[in-house]
Amino acid sequence: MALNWLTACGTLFCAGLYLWLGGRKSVAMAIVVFYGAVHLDSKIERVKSTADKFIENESSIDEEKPKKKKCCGGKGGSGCCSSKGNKKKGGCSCGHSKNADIEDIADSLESGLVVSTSQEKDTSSGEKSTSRETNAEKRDNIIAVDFTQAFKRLSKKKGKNGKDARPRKHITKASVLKKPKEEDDLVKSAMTVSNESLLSSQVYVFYSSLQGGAERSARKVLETLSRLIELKAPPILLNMDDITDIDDYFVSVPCENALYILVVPSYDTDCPLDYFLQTLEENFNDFRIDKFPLRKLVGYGILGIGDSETWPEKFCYQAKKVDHWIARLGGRRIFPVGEVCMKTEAESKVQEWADLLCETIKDDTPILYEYDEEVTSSNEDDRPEEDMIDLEDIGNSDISGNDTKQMVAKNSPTYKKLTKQGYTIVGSHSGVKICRWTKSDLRGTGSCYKHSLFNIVSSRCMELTPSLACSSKCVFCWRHGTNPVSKNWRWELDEPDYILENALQGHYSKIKQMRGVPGVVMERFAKAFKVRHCALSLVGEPIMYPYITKFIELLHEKQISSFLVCNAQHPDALASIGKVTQLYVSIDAPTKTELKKVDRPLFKDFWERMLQCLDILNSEQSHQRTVFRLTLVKGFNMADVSAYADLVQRGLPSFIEVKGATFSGSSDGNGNPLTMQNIPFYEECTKFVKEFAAELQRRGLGYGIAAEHAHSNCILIASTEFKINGEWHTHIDFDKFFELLASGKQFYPMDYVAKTPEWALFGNGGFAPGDTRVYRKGKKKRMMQSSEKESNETQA
Ligand SMILES: Cc1cc2nc3c(=O)[nH]c(=O)nc-3n(C[C@H](O)[C@H](O)[C@H](O)COP(=O)(O)O)c2cc1C
Ligand code: SF4
Repeated sequence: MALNWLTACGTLFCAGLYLWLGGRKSVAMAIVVFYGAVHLDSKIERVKSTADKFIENESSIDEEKPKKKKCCGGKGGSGCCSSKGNKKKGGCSCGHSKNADIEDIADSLESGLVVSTSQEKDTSSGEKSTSRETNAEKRDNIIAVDFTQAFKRLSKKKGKNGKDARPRKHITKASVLKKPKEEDDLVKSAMTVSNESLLSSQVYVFYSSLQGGAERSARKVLETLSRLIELKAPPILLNMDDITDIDDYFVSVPCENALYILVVPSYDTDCPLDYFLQTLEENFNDFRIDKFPLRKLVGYGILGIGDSETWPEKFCYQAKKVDHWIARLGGRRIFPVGEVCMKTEAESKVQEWADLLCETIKDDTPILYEYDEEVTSSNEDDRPEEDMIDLEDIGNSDISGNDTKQMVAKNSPTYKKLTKQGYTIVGSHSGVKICRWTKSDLRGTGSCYKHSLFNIVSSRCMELTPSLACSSKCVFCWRHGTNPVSKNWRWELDEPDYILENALQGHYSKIKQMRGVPGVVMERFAKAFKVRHCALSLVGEPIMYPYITKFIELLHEKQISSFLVCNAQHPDALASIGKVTQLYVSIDAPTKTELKKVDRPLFKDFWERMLQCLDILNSEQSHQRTVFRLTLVKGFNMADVSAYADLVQRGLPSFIEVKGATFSGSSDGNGNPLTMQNIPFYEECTKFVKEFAAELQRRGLGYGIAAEHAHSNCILIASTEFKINGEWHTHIDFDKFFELLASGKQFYPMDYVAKTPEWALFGNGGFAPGDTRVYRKGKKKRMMQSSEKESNETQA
């Protein structure tokens, strides 16, 4: 370029000199014109080629970057684009940032991502945004990339010519949000529908404990969580074994922000957790229940405690099972399952787990959830078979296996507790115990209420159950939460003859121990070694034992009468039961709400089951001598005689045995809510019975008050069928019963009745003559307030 100018100047200078020295004008002009023509031509060529190049650049902007304005190199200055006032910390507004790579950002812009300009940035700081700039301007003004803009729907704004103002490749919202399959599954499998953060959740710390280890650990977790001041609400401690209806927490959840922490021990023997696990599994397989009810939780965490030294193979296996089912029910695990060996490291490990749990709750970082495909599957048919084993559980088939346990194994805490309470455990699910009335009758100091009401001789009565497990958790039960609960039989089975032989042996060995007790009547002691009656009640639900009919037949073969008490929760078993000397159904409350409160039944359809049982008494089992047993609990079930009358009208039992509940000790730790205030006085019981009988008579139902055992707060209402020639016949002629049974013919309750003795009639107290009353010294005030009959308490 410089050479050209030099040549031009030189030529003009030569031409001028020639003219000045007198040369010819025409020659000088020709030289100048020739030079000009040649020089301009080459200039036009160059301009043309430059223009072509520029057009090429525009069409392939991805390959070659356009020229940028002169830049300050990030320092700013008058010659820089930053002089427009678009200054930014860390780099000039032309985009020459020390941190950002402008070339890459420009690429992003071209590929469709929206970038924020300094002016858009200003919007966020409160200034008004200017109208959209062209891409070229944007490129020049880029200061930072806001990738969140990439997920926004792009403007439909049109340019002046009606075309899109910014024709470019769009990343649409749909295509951005449609994640790859695996990612999508992760989101789905998180499942929870709760929007609450972990810190704003209501934490529930659940535990189940037989020996106190899990309870102590749960309290430690609770204390640690309570110290977490950021937690919105104080955590709540709940004993799972006390929860009346597990579904209240594991099908429904108590609030929208519930977070569950479960402290779970493991037992290779039967324990309350078995029922909990069974319920979770049943709920998962119950098509009537929401498939994933626990997705309503914010999340859950499980701390397993166990003993890795003694049970290395089964260490914390039940905690893992609980985790397995809660996850399957839609719960999301927010923290790994803890496994603590109580023998070696209990305190510190529990504390460590609790501390780490608190850290997790404090942390807002999203949690990655990984579950099995099965869990997220929305297809009903995809529910895993009950015996299917999780991939993660391979090598630990116990997790979802259907291992049959013993109901009360010899090494179980339940066994220890029951034997401490005086039970002889027979086999693995039956129990026998000498009741206090048997002992009392041996000493001639009084018999039980069944003596005055029905002629049972207490010293010849064996109290037995073939099932220590029950399907209810009645508030007045004296089991103190010791016994297993279940809706159906799920244990190893003992043969009926084995149970009977060993039960008799156990009973007799206890009787034998009485031989040195002062006051034992020799004659009664001798007879006691030939049991005549068997009360199939004690604790548990005898009708759950699958061979109950066979067992009763064996009793009868030995001339032992049978008194079977069932809880009105197993209609099928009740319908199929064979001949019984006397068949009881417990009616613990007259309405559905009260029954739930009193019996705390495991079955959801407990009320329908009870009604079905009443119908069975009035149909298939109407050939039996039937009894409704009412246990009165003040404040629970004494208010509505009319509702009781409805039930009597439905079942039409032979007798209604009304008994005030007895106080079965402290409610501490066993979920029994009864106090002495709930135990009715004798007067309260008689008042109730009189009103009840009046209501039945008002309805035209033939019932009257027949007998009593005042000491036990027990009064008998009988069908007037049993009032023969004006005299009550509530007692049983046992010899006649066995005679009829041996005949093989059908027979009915009226066929083996005996006259009720005078002393047993209502109003006469029911204390058998020949027995000696023993008065207890220092009776409690409330006892003294009761009737004179009540005060004649015998010493057991
Ligand atoms: C009869 C019995 C069986 C047990 N079985 C297991 C077991 O299978 N796996 C395990 O990890 N721990 C087992 N243990 C240990 C208990 O889980 C541990 O003692 C725990 O602290 C019990 O909790 P608790 O005290 O709250 O009842 C067993 C303990 C007993 C007494
Ligand atoms: S009926 Fe019950 S209370 Fe009466 S003696 Fe037999 S076991 Fe004891």
